[in-house]
Amino acid sequence: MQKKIQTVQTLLDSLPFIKKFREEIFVIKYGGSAQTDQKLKEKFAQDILLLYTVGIKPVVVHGGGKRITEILTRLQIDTEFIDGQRVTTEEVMEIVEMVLSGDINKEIVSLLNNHGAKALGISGKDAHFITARPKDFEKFGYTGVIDRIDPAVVYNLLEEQFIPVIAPIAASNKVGHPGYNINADLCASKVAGSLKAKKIIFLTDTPGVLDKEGKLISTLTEEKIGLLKQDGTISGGMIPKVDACLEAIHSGVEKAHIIDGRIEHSLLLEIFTSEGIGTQVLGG
Ligand SMILES: Nc1ncnc2c1ncn2[C@@H]1O[C@H](COP(=O)(O)OP(=O)(O)O)[C@@H](O)[C@H]1O
Ligand SMILES: CC(=O)N[C@@H](CCC(=O)OP(=O)(O)O)C(=O)O
Repeated sequence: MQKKIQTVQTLLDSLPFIKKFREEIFVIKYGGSAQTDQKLKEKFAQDILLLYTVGIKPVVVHGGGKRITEILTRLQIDTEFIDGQRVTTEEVMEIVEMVLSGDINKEIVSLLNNHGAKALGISGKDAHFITARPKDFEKFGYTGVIDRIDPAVVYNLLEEQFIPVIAPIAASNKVGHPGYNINADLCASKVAGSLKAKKIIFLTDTPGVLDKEGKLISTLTEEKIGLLKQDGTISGGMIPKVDACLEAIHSGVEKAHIIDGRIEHSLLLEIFTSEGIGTQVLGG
């Protein structure tokens, strides 16, 4: 009996959060670093399903940088990152699209659908809903900066009760162009901004943003982020992630969180507990 009462209590504890977040759009950035073992992937799918079932509208934007690098290494194609963003030659672009739009996107869609969702996978090339320009063609090749997102495509999917699963590839308006490789964090923040999402949550492979001693920083502001980037505490893949948090907040998203995707049910811990986990980035 005690156990049953506990279950009911847990449900009641989550009620204020369910009331607050019902009908709201949450963008979940599912980083390649968090897509590790099968058990964790299943937990991720359960969490997304739970959000969906209680009336939250999840939109998944996924990465896959680690798998792209693995395949490029296997093919003996050199790859390089500058400030956390990949240099994308035409040859690399071909693999990036195969891995992101082909392999990983479909894997996540199948996973969610096997758990009873109606997930639908798209990239920015579908209906040209994300278009981009080169970041700096001389330096980065086909790595892009998003110019425009047409939110109607995603709104329509949400309206039809789909869970959109977005691969971070953008279209170009030129015929025969291979398109652009977009850093998944920056793609997620643009998507969140264009949808006026309530929250954006980045699932990655660290407890959040760590300080010089390796301790978790639970709250960050723009000013503090600037200082931590300057002194090198924030480096590599964390640079686009904090930039993406700021971009999302500037475009009207209420809160951005960077959380540990290696912890089972980390999404639910963040959303349905008042303490939350990881690092939250605040505006102002
Ligand atoms: N201050 C920091 N705190 C936490 N992680 C950091 C920090 N600076 C750099 N990093 C690196 O950023 C990585 C996360 O970025 P990335 O590997 O691109 O993940 P994802 O695939 O989830 O986008 C961490 O694994 C860590 O190596
Ligand atoms: C331009 C750029 O860096 N694109 C990324 C796209 C994938 C990604 O961002 O994956 P994660 O979220 O797992 O890091 C790349 O080629 O790795």
